[in-house]
Amino acid sequence: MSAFIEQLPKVELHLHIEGSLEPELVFALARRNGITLDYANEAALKAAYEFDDLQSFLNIYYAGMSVLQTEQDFFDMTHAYLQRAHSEHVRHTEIFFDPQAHTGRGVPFSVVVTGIHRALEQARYDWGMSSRLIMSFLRDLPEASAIDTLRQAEPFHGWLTGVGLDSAETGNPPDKFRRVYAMARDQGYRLVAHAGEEGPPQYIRDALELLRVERIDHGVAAIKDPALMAELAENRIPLTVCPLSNLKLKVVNTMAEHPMGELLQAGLCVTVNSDDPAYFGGYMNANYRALQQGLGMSNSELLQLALNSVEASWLSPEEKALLNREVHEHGEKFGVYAPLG
Ligand code: HPA
Ligand SMILES: [Zn+2]
Repeated sequence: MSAFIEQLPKVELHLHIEGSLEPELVFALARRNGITLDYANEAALKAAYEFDDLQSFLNIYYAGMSVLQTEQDFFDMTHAYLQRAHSEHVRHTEIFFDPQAHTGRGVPFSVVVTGIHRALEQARYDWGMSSRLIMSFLRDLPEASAIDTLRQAEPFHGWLTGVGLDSAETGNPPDKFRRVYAMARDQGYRLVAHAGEEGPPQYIRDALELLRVERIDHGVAAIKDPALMAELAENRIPLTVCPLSNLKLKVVNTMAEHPMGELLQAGLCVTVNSDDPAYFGGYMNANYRALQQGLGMSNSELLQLALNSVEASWLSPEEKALLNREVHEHGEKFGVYAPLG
């Protein structure tokens, strides 16, 4: 166990709250809501967490979240994640939720967002943990559904900082969502999108140019395109990379082949995140540990990754300065200094 990693002050920027739903909570909520699952028990459900690719994960991910029915369910799920994150020294978190995965089952947008928001407020009050909420559109659904979702979000705009794009990437390019991103931008939302997870580097370019996003979720396909890498480095466009997710969904075959080290060396603003921790075998500490053990990253590099997350976050400049100092002080305590200073 690395005390350096455990105590490192962390920022998480790529976390699907529905992907934090642990099997135990899936079954507890199923019992509470009188829902019968296709799996006999927690162990049987967990045993199904063997994925070949993104789609094989998404099938189980959408099945798991079907137990979420009431505002209390969304509160309990979010609270459980925040408690875990807090225990791992996560100081700030920017959370995705998938409204269409719930409204499509007849759960109102207001129920979803109110439960999540209430848990975020409680974490701020109890632990001083800050957060932002990002509504993510499902890219395998038509753009019209995303536009309808943006409309449903209007009364809750004050609780929502940004919009994102997730679900099945291949065959659902950024171009499909040009109009809804332009509308969200006009309404004052900040913009991110998943790109270059399973999709090609061109999807990263398109997310930047056609959707005008400020951050790329995943983005590891950039490693295949040196010109794009240079552009991302030059402009310090953040990538919210998820090492254990990439391993579990076979984006990489082994952690030793993960491009995180090369991307960092090339000067990109890469960050560490857990994506769907209940499904991919670990929260933030486990992801940092995977980079240390599987890729041989040094504490100095891990410190730089933590500083990158502060830089890439949507905290105010004052909040960033405070958190930056905290990360640097943590490094000094261990005699560790960031390569970029
Ligand atoms: O990693 C992901 N990729 C795409 N869609 C998702 N929805 C939850 N997690 C993911
Ligand atoms: Zn994701």
